[in-house]
Amino acid sequence: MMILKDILYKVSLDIVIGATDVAINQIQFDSRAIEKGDAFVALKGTAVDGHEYIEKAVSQGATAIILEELPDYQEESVTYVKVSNAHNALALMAANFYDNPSKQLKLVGVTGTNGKTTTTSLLYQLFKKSGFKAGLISTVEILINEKVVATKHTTPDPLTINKHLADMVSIGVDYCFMEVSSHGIAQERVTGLEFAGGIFTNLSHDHLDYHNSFAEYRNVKKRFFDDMPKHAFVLTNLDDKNGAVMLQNTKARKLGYALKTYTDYRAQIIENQFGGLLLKINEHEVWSKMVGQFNAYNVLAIYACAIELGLDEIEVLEVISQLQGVSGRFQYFTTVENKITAIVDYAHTPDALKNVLETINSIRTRNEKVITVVGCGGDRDNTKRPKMAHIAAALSDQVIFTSDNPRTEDPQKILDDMEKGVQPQDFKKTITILDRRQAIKAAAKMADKNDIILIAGKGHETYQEINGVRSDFNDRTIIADFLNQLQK
Ligand SMILES: CC(=O)N[C@H]1[C@@H](OP(=O)(O)OP(=O)(O)OC[C@H]2O[C@@H](n3ccc(=O)[nH]c3=O)[C@H](O)[C@@H]2O)O[C@H](CO)[C@@H](O)[C@@H]1O[C@H](C)C(=O)N[C@@H](C)C(=O)N[C@H](CCC(=O)O)C(=O)O
Ligand SMILES: Nc1ncnc2c1ncn2[C@@H]1O[C@H](COP(=O)(O)OP(=O)(O)OP(=O)(O)O)[C@@H](O)[C@H]1O
Ligand SMILES: N[C@H](CCC[C@H](N)C(=O)O)C(=O)O
Ligand SMILES: [Mg+2]
Repeated sequence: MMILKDILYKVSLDIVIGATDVAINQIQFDSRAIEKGDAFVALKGTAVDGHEYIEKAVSQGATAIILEELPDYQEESVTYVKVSNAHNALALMAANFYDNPSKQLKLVGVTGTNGKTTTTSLLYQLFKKSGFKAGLISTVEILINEKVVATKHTTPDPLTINKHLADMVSIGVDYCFMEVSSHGIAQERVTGLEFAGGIFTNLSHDHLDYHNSFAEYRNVKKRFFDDMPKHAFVLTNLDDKNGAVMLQNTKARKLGYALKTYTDYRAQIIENQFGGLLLKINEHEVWSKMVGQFNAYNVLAIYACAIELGLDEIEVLEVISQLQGVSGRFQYFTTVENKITAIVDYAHTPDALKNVLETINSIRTRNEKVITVVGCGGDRDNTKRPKMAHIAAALSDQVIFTSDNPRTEDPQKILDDMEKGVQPQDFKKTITILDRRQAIKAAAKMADKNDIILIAGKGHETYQEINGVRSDFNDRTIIADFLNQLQK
């Protein structure tokens, strides 16, 4: 419980009607969750307008309503607070309500199109192995030191973020690493958080359904760095063509990392094989179990971040060599009998798919086939579909197009969009099997001795969403079972 006036600290208020010294039990942005004594924040969403539910919130016992437009009829016992941006207000209120937990630990945010989950998860592991209590807010899971909390979002809503940060503070967590998605920035889910540092991984095609244009998508990412405080550090990938732009207007300490550009933190790939990477980072050699050039960037970023947070160089390098891969990111096994390698990877953007296939092609040793199983999600940017299909077909020997999470879209329509991207010279390499399980089975059947199967797009996910219904589905166990059944 907290007094409304204190919850509203730092929120810019346009009009207040009613008392602000009232006690508030909880803050809610969904009228369906309102209980007596709660405050309801009416958000204009992408599907509906939360203002339509104000009456319902009041009838369920809301004591205060935070809104952008005042209703014609106002209940006398209720306080109405008009603000110009309710998403912004919600984020500031959430931080106040949970006593600004981000100020009580060191919070690092990672943004970019690809590599957020990998980088944050590696940072979490690195700090745990270095003897600290750590937290993680990621696409795969939220970790409150060792406690696992399930999550639906990459960057959750501000109430969820602050609640988990407060839980972390209460058990003495020193560092928290969180993914900052472009939706998270645009919807102000991270507003009001105090970051000790920010990392930019890269920028490529994704989410252009939501952000309208690539320039808008880039500017949203940049906003995260623009808002960083002076005492924070910003680490950017200077090999990415949008890396330098991220530093343009920030007050924070500006640092670069790169493989191809001379800057503060540099790495060179000495060896790149299925077993991992041998890197030279700022003149020190280090072995990592992570595979592929894109992971050299991730490893370099975590090294730089750890040094900026004050850890010892040599100790960090030693711990880096012990870090395990991340669930569903280049996760692979090789069969005993025929040495068929099956890789499950979360590549769900054109750039990620290209990186993973180029990595496979650069480290394959024999004259084996690369068989790719891939689909694209429904209710998401449909312009990435032909691009992903083109890349899969150009960089594999055989491709099976299939469903990812169709969500509410017609699965066949998604596949039709993908097929348009295949170039005539690649037609003979591709087939389409709508049912993902059958597609994986077909890949297992096709595979001969030493072949490599890549199953892309769903990574760690343990469900498939069709028609809005989620059923159990796990690429990793399905391919393992089929290869086993077929005695390969
Ligand atoms: C497009 C999008 O980002 N939507 C998010 C957004 O919902 P919305 O704005 O669409 O909400 P809405 O349905 O229009 O409703 C507006 C408001 O009315 C309220 N409402 C609605 C109905 C009702 O009866 N009563 C009521 O009060 C809602 O609670 C909401 O506050 O705000 C919600 C609360 O935070 C999110 O759960 C929801 O995520 C949806 C489920 C989603 O799929 N989001 C994805 C695209 C997403 O956020 N992904 C990113 C990036 C992933 C990546 O990096 O690749 C992520 O960070 O996860
Ligand atoms: N630094 C990187 N550069 C380019 N591609 C990468 C990089 N790191 C990982 N990838 C590829 O992108 C895929 C997704 O990686 P990861 O889950 O770490 O990204 P993410 O940014 O968290 O994605 P999401 O936006 O879905 O949360 C990986 O499976 C891999 O194929
Ligand atoms: N965070 C990404 C995940 C995509 C994963 C892919 N399997 C899909 O369902 O499209 C998104 O929400 O766009
Ligand atoms: Mg992620």
